[in-house]
Amino acid sequence: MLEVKDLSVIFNQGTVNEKQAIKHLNLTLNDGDFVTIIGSNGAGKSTLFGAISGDVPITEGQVFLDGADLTNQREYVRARNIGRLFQDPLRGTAPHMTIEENLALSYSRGKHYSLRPYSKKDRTVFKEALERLNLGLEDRLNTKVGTLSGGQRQALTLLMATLVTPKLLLLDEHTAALDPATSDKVLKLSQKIVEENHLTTMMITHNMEDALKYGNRILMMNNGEIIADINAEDKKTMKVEDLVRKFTDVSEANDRMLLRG
Ligand SMILES: Nc1ncnc2c1ncn2[C@@H]1O[C@H](COP(=O)(O)OP(=O)(O)OP(=O)(O)O)[C@@H](O)[C@H]1O
Repeated sequence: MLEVKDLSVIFNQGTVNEKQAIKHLNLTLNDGDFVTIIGSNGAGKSTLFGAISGDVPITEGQVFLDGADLTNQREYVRARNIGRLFQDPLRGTAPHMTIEENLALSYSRGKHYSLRPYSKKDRTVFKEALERLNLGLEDRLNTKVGTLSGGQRQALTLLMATLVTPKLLLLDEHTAALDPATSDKVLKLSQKIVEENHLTTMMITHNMEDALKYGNRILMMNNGEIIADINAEDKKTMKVEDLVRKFTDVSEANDRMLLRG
């Protein structure tokens, strides 16, 4: 279970560029929750992910994962339990290393600090995991990751983030840079992996249809705050228009702010 308590993030505090990106935010996620997060540009969505995963310093408040206080933990320590994907398929994999070497790196996460030699048994695990992606990558273990397409690479990054089951999976617009068909494929794959592993997941998206289609809960953010928390029941009957209307009702923003692609 993730608990965010009274979280504030202020960038450039005490300077003319001071910006409070997160304002006294409280959030509890139950185990297995798959939450989609929507909100206009600059609402604080990525900053929230940064504060949870440790690459953005927390100004005030606390973050707990399964009861453990992460607030002062370094990013690499939190990474043992938190998987994170970004919009840019180039992030999250080592392009000059092979598919197999990349998988071995993530497989050793939480077990050892350095790259350990991988065994025949490990290779079988990698192959089986790749087969489940259904992209034919299981026959390309020795291919350099840098030569893969954006979609193949995001699928591989997803696999790497979940090969050792994380306590929390953070997806930050992870399909926004892909063409619509590939995005759809990677999203469906994400859902499959989340469901099979019962992963607690947060997914930022600017696509309202995807926000409604995936997950069991929607968080709406604006100006550093959660302005709406929509449960599974209400979500079921909602359409894109309802979501946009709700956003304009509870924020001072207009619908165009929400719907940037
Ligand atoms: N490292 C930083 N230094 C200063 N200000 C920052 C930094 N990172 C983010 N901000 C500011 O904090 C606010 C929240 O940014 P954030 O990236 O979290 O928004 P977002 O909701 O993810 O937006 P988008 O949908 O555009 O990705 C913005 O005003 C942004 O300019």
